[in-house]
Amino acid sequence: MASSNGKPAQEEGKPAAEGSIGGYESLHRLLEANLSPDLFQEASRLLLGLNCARPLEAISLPEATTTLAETHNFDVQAFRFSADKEFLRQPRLVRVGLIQNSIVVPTTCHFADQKKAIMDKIKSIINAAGGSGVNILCLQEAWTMPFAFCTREKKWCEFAEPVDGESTQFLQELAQKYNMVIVSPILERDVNHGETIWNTAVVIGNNGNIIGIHRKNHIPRVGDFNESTYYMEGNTGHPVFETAYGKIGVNICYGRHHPLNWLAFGLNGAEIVFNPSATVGELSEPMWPIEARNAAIANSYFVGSINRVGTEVFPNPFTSGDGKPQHADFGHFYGSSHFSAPDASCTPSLSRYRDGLIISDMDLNLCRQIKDKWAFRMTARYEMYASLLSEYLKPDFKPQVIVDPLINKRA
Ligand SMILES: NC(=O)NCCC(=O)O
Repeated sequence: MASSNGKPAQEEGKPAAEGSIGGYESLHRLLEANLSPDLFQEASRLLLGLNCARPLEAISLPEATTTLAETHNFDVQAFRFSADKEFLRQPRLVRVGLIQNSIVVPTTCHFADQKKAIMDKIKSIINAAGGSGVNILCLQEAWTMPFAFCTREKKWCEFAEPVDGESTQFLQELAQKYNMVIVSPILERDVNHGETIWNTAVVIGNNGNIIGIHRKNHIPRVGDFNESTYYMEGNTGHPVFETAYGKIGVNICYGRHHPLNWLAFGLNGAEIVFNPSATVGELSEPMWPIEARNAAIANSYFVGSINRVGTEVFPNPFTSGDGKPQHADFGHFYGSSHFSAPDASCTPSLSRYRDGLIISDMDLNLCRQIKDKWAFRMTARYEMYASLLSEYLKPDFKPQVIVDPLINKRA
């Protein structure tokens, strides 16, 4: 762990935390501690971009929030995305929060104890978000449980809950208490349709009501992500939820690799799209800072990216048909939750190994301002792609390839 004087743990004779970057919590903190202020500012400009021609502003939070963060050992960071002042519209300011967390007790414990321990921990972080005036909060994918889908064991289905089940009721109370919209990604059990299991985000309104749900559209079939053993591709399309604070969508984890999935939320008018995730370093870390940021740029909306943290070890070793020897964990979930904005700026990331709460103020006017500036939507030529896609879906589709008639001339 990096100490408050910015030195990595090893220099102080302490072991570096598992998942740290040479003892630092994040790349940003590593750079901050090791570059001169001028160089750090320049590196930040290149890595994070500028918002309204200025470096992204950090904002201060109530003392109670920082005290909660210290007491419960979670990282907390807060920033502001501004927009230009307009003559005819007032700013549309919203405070948004993302929570990343590790599981609390071993996966061998009683399921009820595992769930309760996570809920207890999450409550402290939600209290910090609520006490900081967060308007919309999103939790990580399948937040009530370990990400046990690597195992293919069906006993983990017991964690699935109906949309209006225990975790929703728990969050409804907090949503009402803090006048806050909460997006709650859970393993859903659809009791009205033969106990079907889905990977679902429940959107709870600031009055504690359930506004609606979205079910994960794209299910991974990569590495240890054996999720297709548990649930099918979602059947809810690309809903955008008009909340008291703005129009939001939820693109669950692996959906972030699908540009059309991002696009569809944009076409339905999303101003903020959340990407609650569970992914590990070896598989996806180089993609993590790119895909969400690109989606924010391409679709002129804000993106909140959330990844769980820590290493979750399961009772029985498993293999995943990829030739690796049997193992009992997924690898390290690298946290690194952050926000991306339509103007290509983004926040630094939360810790790579600790729980965290990242908060960002955003003026939603930026979405339209960037549409006016770059005109990506206006120039998109959707009709061209609609006709290609409808041709592609036909069994007799032939790819449009023009072969060089001289291709074999030199052979
Ligand atoms: N949870 C999930 O869909 N993970 C897949 C791996 C990835 O997309 O990085």
